[in-house]
Amino acid sequence: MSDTTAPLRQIGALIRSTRQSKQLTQAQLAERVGTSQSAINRIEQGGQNLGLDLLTRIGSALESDIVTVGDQRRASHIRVHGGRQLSGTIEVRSSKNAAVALLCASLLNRGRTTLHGIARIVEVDRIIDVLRSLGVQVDWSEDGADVTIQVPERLDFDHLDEAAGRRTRSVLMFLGPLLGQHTRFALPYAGGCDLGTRTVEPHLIALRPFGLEVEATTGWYQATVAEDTGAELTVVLTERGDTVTENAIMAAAARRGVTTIRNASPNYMVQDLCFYLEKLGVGIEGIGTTTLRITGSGPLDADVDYWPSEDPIEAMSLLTAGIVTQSEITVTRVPIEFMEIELATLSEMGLRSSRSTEYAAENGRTRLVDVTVYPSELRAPIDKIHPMPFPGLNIDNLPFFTVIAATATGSTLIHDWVYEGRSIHLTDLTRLGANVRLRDPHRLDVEGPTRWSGAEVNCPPALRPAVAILLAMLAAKGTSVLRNVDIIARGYEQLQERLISLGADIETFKD
Ligand SMILES: CC(=O)N[C@H]1[C@@H](OP(=O)(O)OP(=O)(O)OC[C@H]2O[C@@H](n3ccc(=O)[nH]c3=O)[C@H](O)[C@@H]2O)O[C@H](CO)[C@@H](O)[C@@H]1O
Ligand SMILES: C=C(OP(=O)(O)O)C(=O)O
Repeated sequence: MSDTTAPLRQIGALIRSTRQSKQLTQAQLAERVGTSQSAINRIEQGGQNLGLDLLTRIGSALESDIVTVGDQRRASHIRVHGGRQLSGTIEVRSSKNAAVALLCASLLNRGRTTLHGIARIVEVDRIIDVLRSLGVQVDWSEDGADVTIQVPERLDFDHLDEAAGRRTRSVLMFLGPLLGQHTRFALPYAGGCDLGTRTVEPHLIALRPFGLEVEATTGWYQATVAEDTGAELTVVLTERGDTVTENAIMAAAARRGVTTIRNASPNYMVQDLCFYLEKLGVGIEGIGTTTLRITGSGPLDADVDYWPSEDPIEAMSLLTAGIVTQSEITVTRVPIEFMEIELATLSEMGLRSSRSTEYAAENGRTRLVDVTVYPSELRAPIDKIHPMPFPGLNIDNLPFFTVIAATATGSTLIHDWVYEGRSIHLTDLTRLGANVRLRDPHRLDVEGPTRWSGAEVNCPPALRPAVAILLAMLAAKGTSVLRNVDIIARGYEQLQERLISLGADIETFKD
């Protein structure tokens, strides 16, 4: 009989010798890959099965062709054999949007910040790359779940990682924490998903009362900051945006004195940021409301541990996987405060579901439940589905409602008044058999039910529509291919692998 473990041992030996030639310890490689030292040890011994995803991560961590599978410059694709029911239980991970806000907020702290249970996603890596390039020490724990941040006396703006900064919109959230500490600095124009124009103006309006002036020249925001008088401030936001609220909160936390922020977003990531700042000693009244009163006491210096809470958008994505495949699955650790309207809307559409009693998230503040969905006959809602700033149906959950509406009987109007260019990506669902028509850039008419059928689709350059299409493929009979799926890793940790654990038949491949 042939020894099936021999190739694993050979690959393990190759990884070990390449790692040693790069003078990396197992723990250092584990940190780069986002796994534990013991896992690297097992891999090097040939004692662990290696998926394409893990091998590719090891290859790029070692910058080595030896363990590169295919050409790294080639994009990844997903093949889905759909039309099968899922089953089992799946846990929601912590949120991308809190992670990026907290990483930016850690710039406020002279002490040590440890963020526990942070999602290993590309968006987090990009912000960490920018932080490290500024001289911030950022270390992952051995198991890849926690990250510790220590900010130096002075940040090194000369070596700012421009490429990483340009790939994420969240770099804008450096403005708030930096303006209390620096009188002059430059940040690259923010990037991100292709969702149409997203203005930075509300951020500049919100931060002007704190003394910030920004000139946008040749791809950079050149910031100058006037001295803070310490007087009581009231800031009125022109939009109830999440990151603009976070920027204003961080600017307020960095100053001495009281700041009132009106028209603040009370959304989940904003609450996580406030809970972290409270641990740093910032006084915040009104968390969860649209008026915040923040009492800063000057430089913040404390060693703190914080656990960001679970991601309501991931919760909605996972529930959608169960709903569109007519499955019974349980999604655990759902942050219920941020999913109540979604679940009420689904219930009106005929979804059968049950939930556990509430329990507290690790941050001690956010309320969680386990939600089980059962196969249901869905009908279109009577009214249109439209998002609102929290408390309302979450803007990022709209793409999932589009897929669900396509499985329901009847006509649904989906109104995305928020983004100029997100709805258009959902018309790709027609390739899988859905009847989805764009009335105008903001409104989609969806006519269900859909007899989903497999097809090949190019992944849209937008995170949530990409995942919505992947979930529709789970429902589509036959084989589907989603091409160029790298964007999914921007916001979801090992989504494909986790869907496989529910029984989905998915494989990742390169050309
Ligand atoms: C890192 C992070 O946390 N990202 C979230 C954050 O992005 P972020 O806070 O960056 O969202 P934006 O500021 O870009 O707002 C999104 C869009 O909504 C419009 N707008 C927003 C609020 C408002 O009261 N009126 C209004 O018109 C904006 O002009 C923009 O076109 O909030 C978005 C809206 O919830 C979410 O999709 C993003 O996932
Ligand atoms: C739009 C999103 O995020 P970002 O603000 O990071 O682009 C999203 O998470 O869907």
